[in-house]
Amino acid sequence: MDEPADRHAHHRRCRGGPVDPEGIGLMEPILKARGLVKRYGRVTAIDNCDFDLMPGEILAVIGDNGAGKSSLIKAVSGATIPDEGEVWLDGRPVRFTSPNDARAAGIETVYQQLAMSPALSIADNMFMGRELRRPGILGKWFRMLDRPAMQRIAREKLTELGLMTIQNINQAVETLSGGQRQGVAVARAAAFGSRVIILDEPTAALGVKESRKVLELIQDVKARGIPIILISHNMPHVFEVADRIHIHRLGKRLTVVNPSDISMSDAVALMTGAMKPDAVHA
Ligand SMILES: Nc1ncnc2c1ncn2[C@@H]1O[C@H](COP(=O)(O)OP(=O)(O)OP(=O)(O)O)[C@@H](O)[C@H]1O
Repeated sequence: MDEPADRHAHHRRCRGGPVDPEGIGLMEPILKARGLVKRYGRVTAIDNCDFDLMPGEILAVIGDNGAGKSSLIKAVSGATIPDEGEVWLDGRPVRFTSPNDARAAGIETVYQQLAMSPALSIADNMFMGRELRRPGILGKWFRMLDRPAMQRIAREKLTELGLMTIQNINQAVETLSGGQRQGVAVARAAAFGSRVIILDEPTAALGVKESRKVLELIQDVKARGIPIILISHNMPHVFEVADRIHIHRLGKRLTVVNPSDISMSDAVALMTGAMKPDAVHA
């Protein structure tokens, strides 16, 4: 007899069409939201939206401009407080009131506009806001930084993710290429985001080669067991790396599809409203 999880995976492979939006089998979502609402004056940016991120998966979130993808991601990462709805992390209800709350819970977000200090080194950027202090009285009373430890850990993290084309951990971030900067940002998120990593358009500003590196990096992070939410307008990138695709439309989750069951043009048609979810495999 198959294990229930296997049976479900088999069912999913054979069934085709939109996948179970609430995830696969009996697994509990790592991050789950129900009934989220966020209004900005007369605009309803998130309109009774549900969301599920399953353990170990790369979940792409796609949608037209203004569909509310960023607003959704902000609501589950503490960057905005939803007006209504609930969020669970590992099955426990959470109410983040700031990005720091979410970070403390293991959710790291890499925004399109990278929040880095260009003049500071790679190591300093990786530890920005969470600097390590020297042990004992020097750290506690004199707030002295433990630079050797930060440099060592930064080097380890970059090596783990295959980013050691970056030669010098003390190099200023402004001297790196766009792809390398994005790499450092993802490495920073992977170093501290123990539960969930959210990437907002990580390849938008990059060339072909640099995008490739970042896509590989995303897969490396996944291989380490950390689930990823990937917001992207780049359909080939989404279809290359995503396990499931959350299609967002008019402030809510329209459907969730399996990239192997749907064409890119149908995904775009769903996203823009040119096609209804039931038409995909009708
Ligand atoms: N801080 C804000 N104040 C007012 N309106 C906002 C704010 N943030 C988002 N909105 C509005 O909410 C809606 C959803 O925006 P959001 O940025 O979440 O969409 P998106 O899907 O991420 O778009 P894009 O793909 O263009 O980045 C838009 O109509 C936007 O103008």
